Amino acid sequence: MMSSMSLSRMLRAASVCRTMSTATKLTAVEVNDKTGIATVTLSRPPINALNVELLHDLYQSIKEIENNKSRGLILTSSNDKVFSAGLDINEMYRPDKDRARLLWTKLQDVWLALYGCALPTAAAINGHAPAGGCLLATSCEYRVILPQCRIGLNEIQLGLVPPIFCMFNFLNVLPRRVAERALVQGRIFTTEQALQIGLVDDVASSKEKALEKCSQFIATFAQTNPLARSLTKLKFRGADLQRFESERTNELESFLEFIDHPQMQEDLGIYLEGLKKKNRN
Ligand SMILES: CCCC/C=C\CC(=O)SCCNC(=O)CCNC(=O)[C@H](O)C(C)(C)COP(=O)(O)OP(=O)(O)OC[C@H]1O[C@@H](n2cnc3c(N)ncnc32)[C@H](O)[C@@H]1OP(=O)(O)O
Repeated sequence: MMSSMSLSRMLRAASVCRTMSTATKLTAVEVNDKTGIATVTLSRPPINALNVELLHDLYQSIKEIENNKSRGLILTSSNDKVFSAGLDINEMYRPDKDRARLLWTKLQDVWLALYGCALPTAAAINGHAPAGGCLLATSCEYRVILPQCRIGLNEIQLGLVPPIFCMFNFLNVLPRRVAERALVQGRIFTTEQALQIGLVDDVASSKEKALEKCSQFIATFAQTNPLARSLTKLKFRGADLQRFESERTNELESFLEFIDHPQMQEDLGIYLEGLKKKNRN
């Protein structure tokens, strides 16, 4: 039976949170009316693998929140073990070429929208965040992770060359030599290691506490002029955004060429089979 305590807590939550009108299917957007902070929850079971549709919905959600002048954006996951498993490897293995083009273009759009978002952004990393999962988290300004998680850009372990925006994200949060070594080794870090090198800002014992810490970070800007804040952020990130624009077409074509290569396809097939086999044994 529900206690009166939990019922009143639910009613209180219901009165301050609203779902955004155009909330999409694979991302849920909730705005806290008291704080003005919007939470985007990645919701593509089982592991939030980033396919065309999830990337599309995520892009729409970020833009909608930005246009609605929320006070900040928090990114999290509906899965309690995985924040995001990164790009859906099924979209790269024996791909439909038009869809692979769309996948990469949408990944670029999402990076641009999140890295260049005018609002304060934070990630409540409530599960593993390899590859594209880490990319999303490091596009934000602040990160809180849960214990016993793994996070990192392991693209190179799949034979993929990390795109330029992976470099920008790591250089934005890590010292240069740490960033370079992590990328060329395709390192995946534990929660403790991630905190120690500064890949994440804090550790929380639960998703709720991680969300709370993210809200507190966003609240630190309550007295700051929002336009001055966003222009300062864009001054820091502007050179990366410009370089990205000048290389985005080349990077798209390199990605398509890369995954078209027979050796690459063989490697991706072996990697995918390895992931599946783990569950059969
Ligand atoms: C050219 C440069 C590109 C740069 C940008 C991005 C690149 C990428 O993002 S590539 C994707 C790289 N991702 C990974 O290497 C992650 C691989 N997955 C894992 O490490 C684990 O699955 C994870 C820690 C995320 C979760 O572990 P578990 O909770 O134990 O789940 P399972 O491993 O059992 O996975 C469940 C189910 O999902 C399949 N799976 C896992 N990851 C992916 C993926 N990225 N794409 C597609 N499918 C994935 C896995 O095989 C299981 O399938 P079934 O066995 O059929 O249930």
